[in-house]
Amino acid sequence: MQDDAGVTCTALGKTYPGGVAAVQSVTLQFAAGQTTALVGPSGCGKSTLLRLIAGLERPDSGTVRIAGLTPAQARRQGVISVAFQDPSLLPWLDAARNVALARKLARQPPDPQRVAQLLDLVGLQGFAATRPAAMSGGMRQRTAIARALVTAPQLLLLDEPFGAVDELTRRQLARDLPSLWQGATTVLVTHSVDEAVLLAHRIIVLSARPARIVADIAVPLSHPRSPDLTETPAFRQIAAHTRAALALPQPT
Ligand SMILES: Nc1ncnc2c1ncn2[C@@H]1O[C@H](COP(=O)(O)OP(=O)(O)OP(=O)(O)O)[C@@H](O)[C@H]1O
Repeated sequence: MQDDAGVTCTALGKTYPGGVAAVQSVTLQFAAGQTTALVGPSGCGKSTLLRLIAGLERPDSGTVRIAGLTPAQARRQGVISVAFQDPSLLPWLDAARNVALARKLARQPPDPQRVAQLLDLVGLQGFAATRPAAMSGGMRQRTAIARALVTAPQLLLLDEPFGAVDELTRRQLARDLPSLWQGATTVLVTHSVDEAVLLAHRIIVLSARPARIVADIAVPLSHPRSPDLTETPAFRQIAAHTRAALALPQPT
């Protein structure tokens, strides 16, 4: 496979049985190594677009290519990692084993140090031996983020990975995690405009269902980005541009 794990979606369309058109004519390229945030109104088709890229959903029309491979081929080669809203951890394995299993499935050698480092980074130090049933929703999500990163994937698909995580931890994750996924092509679905500006190189604003692209906004702020950046004029200008494209009210 090529080194460059950029993603190309061409004329992508998906209508669910029952006639719900979720994605329509989306043509979009995600540059290798960049983080792109997908934002849009609730229910507009963001998760569907991500699932099409992951190969978890079949398009009715159009194609997805990941470094020239179909999503199914890319998955078989262990190129893709996902962390979705519903973390789907194995209930009989503790946090460390859930994370470690991802390496095994990707046919990578065990790396207990990396597992421990990631659990620390997502704020789960001391919970390596805890099973999902004894975790909060936020802890389960953070385990899933560690699991997604442990294989150092070339393509990282994150669907509201911080949705159930408390505000303080969210800010800490937003500060610490990008250095870990640096180099990966990352597509992040989020409802938070500030999170999109803080984490992404580029923000794609989608329309109400069926999702179409209404704005493509570059975020030319240098990395690493500290959460304090949210107070700067440059940050506020990009956030305001994104809110305007979403037809959201501006903060007073
Ligand atoms: N498996 C499915 N079968 C039928 N309809 C579905 C299915 N999955 C999603 N939909 C519908 O497709 C539309 C888009 O859903 P999707 O989850 O992609 O939106 P979203 O933008 O991610 O939503 P949210 O922001 O609320 O998470 C919605 O109307 C949803 O009800």
